[in-house]
Parts: sequence; C-alpha cells; structure tokens
Amino acid sequence: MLVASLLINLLGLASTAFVMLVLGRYVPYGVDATLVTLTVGVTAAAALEFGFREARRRLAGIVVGPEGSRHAGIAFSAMTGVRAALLDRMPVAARLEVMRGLDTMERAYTASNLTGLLDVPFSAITLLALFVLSPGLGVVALACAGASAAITLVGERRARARLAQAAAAEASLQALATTTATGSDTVRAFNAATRLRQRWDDSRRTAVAARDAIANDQGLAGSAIQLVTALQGTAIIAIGAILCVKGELNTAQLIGANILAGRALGPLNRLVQLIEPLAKAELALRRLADFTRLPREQSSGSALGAYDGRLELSDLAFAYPGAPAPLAEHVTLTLDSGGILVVRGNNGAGKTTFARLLVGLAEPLRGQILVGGVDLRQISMEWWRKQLCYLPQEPDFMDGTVADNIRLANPDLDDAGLNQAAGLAGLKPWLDASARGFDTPIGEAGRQLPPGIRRRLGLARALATGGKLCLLDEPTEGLDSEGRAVVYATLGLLAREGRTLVVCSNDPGILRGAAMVLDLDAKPIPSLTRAEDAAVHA
Ligand SMILES: Nc1ncnc2c1ncn2[C@@H]1O[C@H](COP(=O)(O)OP(=O)(O)OP(=O)(O)O)[C@@H](O)[C@H]1O
Repeated sequence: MLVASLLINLLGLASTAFVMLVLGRYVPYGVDATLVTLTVGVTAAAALEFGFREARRRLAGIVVGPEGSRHAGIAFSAMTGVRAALLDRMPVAARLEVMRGLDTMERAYTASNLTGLLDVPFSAITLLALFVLSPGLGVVALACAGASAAITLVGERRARARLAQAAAAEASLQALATTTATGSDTVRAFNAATRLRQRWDDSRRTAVAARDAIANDQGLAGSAIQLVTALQGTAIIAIGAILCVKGELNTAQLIGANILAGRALGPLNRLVQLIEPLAKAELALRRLADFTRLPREQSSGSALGAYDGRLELSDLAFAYPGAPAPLAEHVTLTLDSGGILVVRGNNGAGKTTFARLLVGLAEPLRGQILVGGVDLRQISMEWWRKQLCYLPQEPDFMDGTVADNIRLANPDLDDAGLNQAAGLAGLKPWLDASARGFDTPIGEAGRQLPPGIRRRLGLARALATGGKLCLLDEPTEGLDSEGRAVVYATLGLLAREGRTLVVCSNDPGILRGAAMVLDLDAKPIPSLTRAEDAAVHA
C-alpha cells in the first residue's frame, strides 16, 4: 500500500506537468505533435494512477476487513469470558457501549479512510515538486500545510475531550431508553411517564449539547481549513505574480505552482472530515482494550476426571463489593456425594449469592470452595459448569425455541431426554396446551412467559445437563400447588439417583427433606443443622 501510495502521488504530478507543458510548449509554438504526445502521456499516467488507486483500495480492504472481525471476536470472547464478579460491577449500559463500539470502529476504519490517511504523508512529494519549481512558493505552501495540520491536531484534541464528556451523557440516555422501552407497563401503571420524561429531556439535552459541540468543532475546523486554502491560493498567485514580473517564474509555472499547492492541501482537507469518526473509533478501541484487559474466568485449570458430587466449604466468607458487612462468614461444611443441603434465609440474606458462588459467578471474600479436594479457583469453569444442574432464581433465556433453550448446555440431548427433562420440570401441561410444543419460539428472551412457566423451563434446562451437583435457587417460587408437587417429586428422584442437592429455599416442603440446613439469617456465622433438627425447624 505504501508503494502504491508513492506511485499514485508521483503520477498525480503528471496532470500538473501536462498543464505547464501545454501552456509553455504547445501554446507558444502550436506544434500539434507536441500536444498529442503530451495528451497521450497524461492519459496513460491517469490510467496508471487509477490502477494503483484501485489496487491500494483492495489491499486496504484486505487489511481492514479481518481487523473488524478480529475486534468483534475479541469483544465477544471478553464479554463471555471476563470474571462474572467483575462484570457485576460494570453497569449494563457500559457493557453495551463496549459492544456498540464495534460498529463505531467499523464505520471509521474503512478502506477509503485508511487510504485517505496514507495520502497525508505522501503530500510531501507534491510539496517537494513545488519547492523545485519555486522555493519561495514552496515555503508559502509549507506554511499553509503546517497551519492545516495544526488545525486538524487541535480539532482532534478537542474532539477527544468532548467525546469523553459525551460518553457519560450517552450512557445515561441509553439506560433511560432501555427502561422506557422494556418497562412500558411500569411506566403506565405508576404514571411514571412525566417524571421519566423530565429525566429523558435532561439527559437528551446534555447528550445533544455534547454532540452539537463536537459537530461545531468539526465545522469550525473545516471552515478554518477552507480559509487556509483560500489564503494559500491568493498568496501563491500574488507572490507568483511578483516573481513573474521579476522574471523568476513564467505564467505556465505560476499556474502549475497553484495547482500543486492546492493538491498538497487536499489530503489534509480530507483528514479534517475524519476527525470525529476516528476520535470516536479510538475511544471505542480504548474502551474495548480496557475491557479485554479484565481478568478472565479460569479456563485452563484442572478438569477433574469423574466428579462424584462431593463439595466442601472451608471457612467461607462472602459479600458483594462495597457492602457494609459480609453476608456470611466462617461457613465450613462437607456435602458428601448424594447429600442434600437446603440454604434458607430471609429476603436479602444471601441465598442467591451463595448459589452464584458455587457456580463461580461470584467470588468468596475468604475461604475455599473445594471440589474433589481442589479449590474452585483452580478448576476450569467450563468443566465445572458441565457438572452442574443450575436453576438461577431469575432464569434468563436465549432467543430461540423451547427446545433450543432446554438444550442450551447440552445440544446433543435427544428427544427422549428433552421429554424427560420437560416432564421432570412439570412443563408438559403447558407444552401440550401450546400449538407448537417444543418448537414454540419463546420470543423476547422469554420475557412474556408467565413466571411459573419460566421457572419450569429453567428447571428443565438445568436437568438437561445431567450434572452431578444440582444447584437450585428457589425452585418452587411462583409455582402453583401442582407445580410444587412436581418439583418435590423431582427432588426426591434426583436424591434417589444419588445426585448431590443444594437448594436455596424457605419452602417448608423442601426444608422437610433436607439432610442439612444452612440458615443465613444467623449473622454473621450461619447456623448449620442436621436432619433431625431441620425437621423440628421446619
Ligand atoms: N449483583 C449484585 N451486586 C451488588 N449487590 C448485590 C448483587 N446481588 C445481590 N446483592 C446484594 O446482596 C445481598 C444478598 O442478596 P441475595 O439476592 O443473595 O439474597 P437472597 O437471600 O437470595 O434474597 P431473596 O430471598 O430476596 O432472593 C442483598 O443485600 C443484595 O442487595
């Protein structure tokens, strides 16, 4: 691309030379053969220049295309691989900003913008040709190019600073847009539109002001460069005329010098248009780079052979960052293969946090979670999650059908396994009543499914993995009596199959079957009761 840029800029001089030679050689003497030769020569040069431009554009496309896919791949693997505990601290709007930055980069890092950038240093060739023609006019053009470069640099600095300010306003606007679009029922039912509108207007005002300021800066830089171009034209003609009068330059050379000076400023004039997209792309790239530097989940750790479901907690303490006190401390227990632990506690006691710790989605403050005698921090998360049947308290779903979602962690599950998982989760009556059964699209990531059906679907997805450790967060929450009965029966079956059960729940029907109950209401050290005491407790 560098060689092509060099040749393009050299061949670009041909048209100026043509004008000068026609004026200097053909016009005074009128020899037609001279005009023909010059015309053929300049046409050949133009064709060659076109060829090199096309080759350079294609090469730039080859460079830029894979870069875009590389960034997209990096962003995706970071978003799915960064330690979940760190993602917890990052607002969703900021995460979306990282992903949206890919489009910003793709729009800025195009083949034509790359070739436009390459032309900037090569405009020195045009300046050099001008110096050869007339050192005095060369100095004028150099000064104007310096002024244009300074305007571009200042514009770029200002755009960077303003974009950083605008980012916060854009993030808050984005968060409000999401709330308004996804919480439409709440907005109406609680007459929140007026208050939301005020915040929306304030945020929009700030964001629009920031955008306007950037556009104004860009406009001002563009106008300033046009002014420099106009002043340059005037200075070249005025000084050139003096040189002509002194006999140091002829008219043909003066016209040629004017063309060369205009050409030298061309790439800088185009560069000023790229200030905003390039500054935005640079911000997006920096954001992506910062994000990709966040530590990743353990992926290369131990993958123990066969996992028997045994789990040990050793002096475990946990809390969310910034919380005034730990949710629990000094939790030490051993859950043998096939053991049943129920974790109870009031709202906010830390049951969900405990479940997330065991899945590796949150991290302990102190102590260890031991799997087969190995600290969970040393274990490959991919391997570990294959050992789990995990039902989160608020199951999220992917766009796709019911079957796609049940098979999420186990794509090879056959139809018999699919039916079995749905049956054990009590999903069958709903599936039988739906027109398309397992092929029902769940749309909007299942947001429109009734909570009880979401829970059943979440349970079916958990059971589809066949994991040895079943980790169920509030499996009966929101279920009718029939649904609860199915869950109790399924828990009994899993216990009889020898799976280890950890169930977060205050449901008396579940507490009754517990071999051990960890009560997170006892602060800061949860109480641990064994079977006979647990029955009394229930
Ligand atoms: N992602 C998070 N970031 C920071 N704090 C959190 C986060 N999730 C939960 N918390 C806080 O941690 C505490 C424990 O919450 P948790 O959801 O674990 O309780 P819980 O016992 O499951 O409650 P519930 O019975 O209502 O489901 C609460 O004070 C909660 O506000």
